[in-house]
Amino acid sequence: MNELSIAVRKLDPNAQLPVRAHHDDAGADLISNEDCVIAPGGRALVGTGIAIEIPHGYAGFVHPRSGLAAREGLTVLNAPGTIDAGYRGEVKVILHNTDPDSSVTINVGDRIAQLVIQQVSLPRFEDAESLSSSAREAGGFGSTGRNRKGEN
Ligand SMILES: O=c1ccn([C@H]2C[C@H](O)[C@@H](COP(=O)(O)OP(=O)(O)OP(=O)(O)O)O2)c(=O)[nH]1
Ligand SMILES: [Mg+2]
Repeated sequence: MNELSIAVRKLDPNAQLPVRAHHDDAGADLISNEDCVIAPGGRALVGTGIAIEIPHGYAGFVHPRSGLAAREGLTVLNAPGTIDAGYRGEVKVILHNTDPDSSVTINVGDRIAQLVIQQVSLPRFEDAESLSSSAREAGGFGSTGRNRKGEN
């Protein structure tokens, strides 16, 4: 089941390892190692107090938590934040308070975001004169319309 293990180094003795609420959850909650207040519309770079060693061929993605988003308008500004395999610095979360009226208070120990570890391809990028044809070709940005029939 959980063959993959990831070394986590506490940069602060009070820091906490990511917490998976259920054994089969994709996301492991990241715990704030800082107190802060995020003003309406504001953002904050919040430390987790941990550094991690993600294996080659994997990456970590910092996603928002839906409860905080629904209840408080709190999201991850750069969602999903990317944690590269070679990164050994502190994992930080860029929180964004989208609420126009209320501040959000973060306390040490709060679960502020969730970390998803995924396998990633590490392709080389090759200069090419042409690309193969496809059904979509260059259509994008709403080219298929707004309703299910592809009209409008
Ligand atoms: O939400 C995030 C996003 C990134 N990082 C760390 C890990 C990641 O490996 C590193 C660089 O992230 P990214 O490549 O997104 O930032 P950049 O602005 O391109 O910085 P760099 O020039 O260092 O790559 O910062 C975090 O701790 N949290
Ligand atoms: Mg980068």
